[in-house]
Amino acid sequence: MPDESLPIDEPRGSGSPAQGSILYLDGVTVSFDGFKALNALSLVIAPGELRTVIGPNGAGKTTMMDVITGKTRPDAGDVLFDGHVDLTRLDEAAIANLGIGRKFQKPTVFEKLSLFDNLELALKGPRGTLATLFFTLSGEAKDRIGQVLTLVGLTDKAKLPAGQLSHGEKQWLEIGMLLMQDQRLLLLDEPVAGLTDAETEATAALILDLSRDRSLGERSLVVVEHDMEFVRSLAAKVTVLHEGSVLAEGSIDAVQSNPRVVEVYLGR
Ligand SMILES: Nc1ncnc2c1ncn2[C@@H]1O[C@H](COP(=O)(O)OP(=O)(O)OP(=O)(O)O)[C@@H](O)[C@H]1O
Repeated sequence: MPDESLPIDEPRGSGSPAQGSILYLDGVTVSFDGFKALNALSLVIAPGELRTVIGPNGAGKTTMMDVITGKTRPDAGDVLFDGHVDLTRLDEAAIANLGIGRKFQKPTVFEKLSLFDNLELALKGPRGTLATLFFTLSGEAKDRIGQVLTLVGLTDKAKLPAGQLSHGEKQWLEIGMLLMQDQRLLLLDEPVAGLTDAETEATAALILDLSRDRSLGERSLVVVEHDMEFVRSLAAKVTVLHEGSVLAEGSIDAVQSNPRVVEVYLGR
């Protein structure tokens, strides 16, 4: 149980190990009926960093995302955003409002609405579909939608119903929906599962663009993925999870040649 006597976002002192991080997990444990899905997991993401997370089935990747986004409360450990905001005391809506966005594996776009309207809905969120569609968009909002369409490479399809997009394009639209909300940390769960090779390559290019682009503000990305070629193409630091904790961390070459990683994951 969290210690209720501590305020949620008390600035931690200059000696805090979380200082200067956008996401800080330390000793995070989650048990389901005695089974530890996360076991003293520690992970630090720097502002603006792109990080890939791999691990065999059951390693705890989804549970880690669930803890960060407030879907699951850890039994123990620290989960801090921006070096000081205690995420274990906030609900999912409050965490989303802080600027932490999550994209699940399966795209959930509104198939009958145009791409433009999907992005507008993402901007307005709680207003509700009908109210949003009859609401006059400010020039600023239109600019934002235009910027996001450009970033995700879907400008030409802005007026098409989202249902006409390929699976990959739907994934990009959904990433665009996250970008509408000034998210500072994006969590992407298996963004290339089920995509063609060409779509996978384009998704890698998009993620690299998102990581470098500062036009909508600095953002950090955590990408969970099984596809090793895709992970390699992102050329980011890789964290390998196994049995709920970090087994190895480093470049893709370093982790792929780590005997422990080969044993539990890559050698299978
Ligand atoms: N709600 C739950 N109740 C019981 N056990 C759970 C629950 N959620 C996850 N687990 C167990 O915790 C472990 C970690 O699961 P998790 O889904 O986080 O792994 P993962 O790395 O995302 O795996 P995958 O690559 O298959 O998605 C698994 O053994 C899973 O069965």
